[in-house]
Amino acid sequence: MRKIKGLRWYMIALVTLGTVLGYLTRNTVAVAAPTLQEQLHITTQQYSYIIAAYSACYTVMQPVAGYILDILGTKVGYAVFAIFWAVFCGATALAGSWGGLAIARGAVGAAEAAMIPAGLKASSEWFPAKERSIAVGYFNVGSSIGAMIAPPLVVWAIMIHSWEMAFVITGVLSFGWAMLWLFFYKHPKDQKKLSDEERDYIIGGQEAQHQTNNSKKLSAWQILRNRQFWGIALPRFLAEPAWGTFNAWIPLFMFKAYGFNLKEIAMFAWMPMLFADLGCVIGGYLPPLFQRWFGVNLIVSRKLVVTMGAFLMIGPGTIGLFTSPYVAIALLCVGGFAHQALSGALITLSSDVFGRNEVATANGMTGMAAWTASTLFALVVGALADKIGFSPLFAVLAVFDLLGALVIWTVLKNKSAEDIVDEGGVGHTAAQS
Ligand SMILES: O=C[C@H](O)[C@@H](O)[C@@H](O)[C@H](O)C(=O)O
Repeated sequence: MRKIKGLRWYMIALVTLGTVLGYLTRNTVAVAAPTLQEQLHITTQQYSYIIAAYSACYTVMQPVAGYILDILGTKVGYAVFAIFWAVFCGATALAGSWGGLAIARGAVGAAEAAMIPAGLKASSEWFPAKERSIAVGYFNVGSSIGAMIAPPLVVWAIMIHSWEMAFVITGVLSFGWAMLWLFFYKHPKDQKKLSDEERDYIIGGQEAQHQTNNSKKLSAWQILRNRQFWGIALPRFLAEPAWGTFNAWIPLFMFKAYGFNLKEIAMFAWMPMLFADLGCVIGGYLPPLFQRWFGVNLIVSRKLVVTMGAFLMIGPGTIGLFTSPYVAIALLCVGGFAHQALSGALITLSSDVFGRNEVATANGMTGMAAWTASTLFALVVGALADKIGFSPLFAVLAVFDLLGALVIWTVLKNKSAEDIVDEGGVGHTAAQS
């Protein structure tokens, strides 16, 4: 059979497309919000319940989705969740009240909880350890691309037909992607179009915990009691509020702090997301560079990216020192870049530390920690922004990331989780790769 050169990059492109569609369906409701409020007579508080339903279900379902992915495998597991989110997204068109919308969006959030754990599991299957962060950067960039595609696509659907059509279209696109995934995605050991040399390069470059003959599987309880889990979960808990703040509050910040009108918001508010895209991709290439430049091992190279991102987050933390809105936008662009660079490294670490049999579960558990913090911080912003302004809140985000960097250097050891469980016994020390 004809082999396809560089097949692993086509695989990560397919994963990236899944993240694009996941964020496209996630952001559909935000773009349709003004129409939904008007046509379904929804108050802003009721709208916040719809958003909270998504966020709560997405948060609690990440470890469950990760566990199911580890049991069913990446191909079938991700397809099942994507089909569910496609169907629930399309079914949102049937909602006639804020309650119906909240139920539908909660169901979408529960299904989309598989998105990041599945992306990481696919990256750990298809890439050698030294390219893993690059793969994560590419699939994670789908989050910002999907968020950027949503406004034009959803507005177009509403204008040519109805808000219901926007949910049907994004649901059908997601279903189509799920079919592509089922048809094209296979583990490298099963992919006949993969050349032997590329298969050897991929699998030969992976740690023992990712080898297909590795039967070890850490239980959720062993993961929870493992210091390696907390060395990733705590920095993610501290970092994720920045992502939630950048995604949900920048337009309102520009309006309240600088009096930006809709046109000015449309002209500038997307820029931090573009730099977030750059942070995903460039951030993914930094660990291999740091390993080459500084001679550090795999896990230390990720820690350096997290530290770099934390110090860059001081940028938006100083917004209160300036009066110009354009300086504020520039600093938020630095923040978007910084966050996604450090977040990509934190997501990748789950796969550096945990093995093929529990990587999605562990990542889902760190994601639940991340989104718990993001949801709580959103409530803090809502309660304080009008009283103290946004600048102190941006400063807090910078402090959180610096604390996260301190945690990652003091808690996370340069070992696989199995080595920690074995008390330094059998198992592959990730730092050697
Ligand atoms: O921190 C932000 C992440 O990198 C973001 O891109 C997503 O992974 C996010 O966590 C999510 O679960 O949708």
